[in-house]
Amino acid sequence: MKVLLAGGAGYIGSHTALTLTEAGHEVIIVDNYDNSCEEAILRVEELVGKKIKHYEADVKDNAALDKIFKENDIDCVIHFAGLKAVGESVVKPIEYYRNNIDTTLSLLETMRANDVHNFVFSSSATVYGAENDSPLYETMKKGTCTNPYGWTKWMMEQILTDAAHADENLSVVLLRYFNPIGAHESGRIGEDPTGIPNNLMPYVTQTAVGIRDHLTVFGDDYDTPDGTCQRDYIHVMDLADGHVKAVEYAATRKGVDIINLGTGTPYSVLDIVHAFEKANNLKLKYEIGPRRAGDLAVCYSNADKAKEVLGWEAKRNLEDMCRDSWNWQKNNPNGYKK
Ligand SMILES: NC(=O)c1ccc[n+]([C@@H]2O[C@H](COP(=O)([O-])OP(=O)(O)OC[C@H]3O[C@@H](n4cnc5c(N)ncnc54)[C@H](O)[C@@H]3O)[C@@H](O)[C@H]2O)c1
Ligand SMILES: O=c1ccn([C@@H]2O[C@H](COP(=O)(O)OP(=O)(O)O[C@H]3O[C@H](CO)[C@H](O)[C@H](O)[C@H]3O)[C@@H](O)[C@H]2O)c(=O)[nH]1
Repeated sequence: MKVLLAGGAGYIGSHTALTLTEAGHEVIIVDNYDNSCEEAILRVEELVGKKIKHYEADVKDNAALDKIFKENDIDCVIHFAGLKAVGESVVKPIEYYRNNIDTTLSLLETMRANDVHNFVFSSSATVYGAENDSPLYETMKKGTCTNPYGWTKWMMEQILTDAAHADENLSVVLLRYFNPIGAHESGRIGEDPTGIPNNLMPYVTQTAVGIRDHLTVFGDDYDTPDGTCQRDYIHVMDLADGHVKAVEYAATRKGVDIINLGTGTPYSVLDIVHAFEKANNLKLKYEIGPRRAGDLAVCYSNADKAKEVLGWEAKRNLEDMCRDSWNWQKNNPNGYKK
């Protein structure tokens, strides 16, 4: 299949571009490099030994999208193109709503105009809100989000659901990601956050490489076995494999389906710290600090549906995630920057 990756130069998109290409699909990328760079795509090309067609354009730009659709006989779209920093979304809600909602609408409009019917969407566990207890099932009612970023995911799920109800040809797969970490085992592509990382693993690896002095563990007084928050960390290469299955699944059906992509196993912040130290044979400087506003104590998936429907389950363990995250960071201390 020919798959358009909107936001395909980013962290999850670049790994998915690699995996889809290796699975025999043809990948086309559109990205405005707002939070990424062309170098990521060039490295994917180097890893797969093939050129990947890519366009620098804003996914909100219908005319630019239409040109891409006309030049390529696209079968399926994966929509990764979004702003994703939770804290920033509280400060810049208008930018978040504008970018995330408009990219979705532009893709839907251009798909309709070009008779493209398969849509795979990067959603998030954040839509379960605080009301639902883990393990989280796709059948649970969506909850209340604690920040504009989360609401954009919530609303985009609704928009895509309504669009699929109105158009009997449309197939929409909403993938709810849990916490992606890790990198391709080559260490050539990985997560390259701008500025101070918000997420745990990039902060851990930047501390280990000496860019940050120490990691602050946000609270150790939660109602969990060691007092620190638990999450469902998933290797980005497993997540990428899940997209290959989702693209193939989308083509076999119509309507909306929701699928969690997680491992179903919760690990605490201290589990991550200790697994990282053990996997990489190093010591990580960390301190216990206060809780971070908006954090849930526990968030993990029930991952059964992905196995039943997609025939997919995560294969890589926490040691693999810690080793590959560090392999990327130590080989690229400044990310993609020279
Ligand atoms: N990483 C996570 O923890 C996580 C968890 C749940 C969901 N998601 C979602 O998955 C998707 C991919 O996440 P990621 O971690 O790879 O993020 P990322 O920032 O690395 O990738 C997103 C890509 O989209 C591009 N982009 C943003 N707006 C654009 C626009 N208007 N036009 C063209 N390109 C645009 C960025 O330049 C970037 O390359 C996002 O939608 C994110 O919200 C991520
Ligand atoms: O410097 C840090 C960074 C994080 N943490 C802790 O590590 C855990 C994971 O935090 P992340 O920020 O990496 O991930 P979150 O689970 O908070 O959020 C992520 O997963 C969510 C879905 O569950 C959303 O998709 C969100 O966009 C995405 O960033 C949390 O307990 C957090 O408090 C620290 O202790 N110190």
